[in-house]
Amino acid sequence: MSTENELKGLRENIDAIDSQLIELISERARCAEKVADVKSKASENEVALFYRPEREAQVLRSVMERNPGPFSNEEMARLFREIMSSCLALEQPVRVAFLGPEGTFTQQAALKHFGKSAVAKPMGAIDEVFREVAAGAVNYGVVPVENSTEGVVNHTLDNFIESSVRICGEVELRIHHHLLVADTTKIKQISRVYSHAQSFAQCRKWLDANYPTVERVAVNSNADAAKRIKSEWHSAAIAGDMAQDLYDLQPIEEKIEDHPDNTTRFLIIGSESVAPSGNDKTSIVVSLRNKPGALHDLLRPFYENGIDLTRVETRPSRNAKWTYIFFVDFIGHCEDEVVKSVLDSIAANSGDLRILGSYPIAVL
Ligand SMILES: O=C(O)C(=O)C[C@]1(C(=O)O)C=C[C@@H](O)C=C1
Repeated sequence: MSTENELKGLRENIDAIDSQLIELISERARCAEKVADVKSKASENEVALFYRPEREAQVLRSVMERNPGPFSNEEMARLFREIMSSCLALEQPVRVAFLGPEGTFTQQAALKHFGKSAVAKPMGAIDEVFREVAAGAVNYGVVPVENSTEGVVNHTLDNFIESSVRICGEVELRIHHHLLVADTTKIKQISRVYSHAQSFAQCRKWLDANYPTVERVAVNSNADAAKRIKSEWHSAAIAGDMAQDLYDLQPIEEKIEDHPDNTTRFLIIGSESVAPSGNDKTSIVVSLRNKPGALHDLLRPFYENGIDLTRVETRPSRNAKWTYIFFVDFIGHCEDEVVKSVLDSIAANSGDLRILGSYPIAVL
């Protein structure tokens, strides 16, 4: 068979499969519309909850389990992520505030978690994302909480101390930094590099080895860095793919982060609690009475009940000098019997305990 004929036959196959896909995707969308009707009727006078993080996590997990290839599990789940995002938009478009400006890694995390049909709103600071969610101006917020190279984002933890918003989900993003220039940059005369302080820290060794003498100027975000170099012929920026595309920049060198597995974890914050998905994490915040063995007493029930701790962070309490607040993440949902009994025993021993939320462990 000639190449021409072989291609023609294969393309006819693709056209026929696409027709079936269109029909099936439309049928799925009609089903989501019916789900929305059921939710609206059931909620009566309360606000109906259209976005269901636990169900989305279950759908994505089961897509990955059933995936026969040749797509990777992640690729297949990304496709379904977008289908669900479109279905949710039919029910009710979800509004999401993120730590902006446009082009930040937090925006990338919001897109990864909610898909492209979410309406995303950039905010100037982490506090503003919390305020926007608390005021009900958006349904959800996305904030960074920890980086595998640089550690915790204190600003985010401190906001939880004062705000009553809840954690509804988490998303992890591999962070790749590039050294970027504009069309007008004179590459041999670069004397200044702009970036966010965290990104400088994540690329420190590479910069020391390759650009030891250039001035490093820390700005509010990588996207801000990318924007600035458009008007400075002697400056470069360290930023990611989104900022590169948004400001039409070119990389001199890609993936310059010192640790190739450089990853940031982001939290999804909202106002509602999330039902169990079958593979969940819980975050709590506890203030401890200042007495010997207090931290040991806090952690012992987890050990005794075989519950995995995934993170313990300390922040100084603003109420009293030399007293501390502990942020603890662990595997399990607050509706699990074993988790309930651990939380009861912590509450009996500690000054103050607040459950920040139980939510599905990041699928993608
Ligand atoms: O199952 C639901 O509750 C739906 O609304 C359907 C659906 C989906 O497309 O699968 C859409 C949005 C929700 O966040 C979860 C799942």
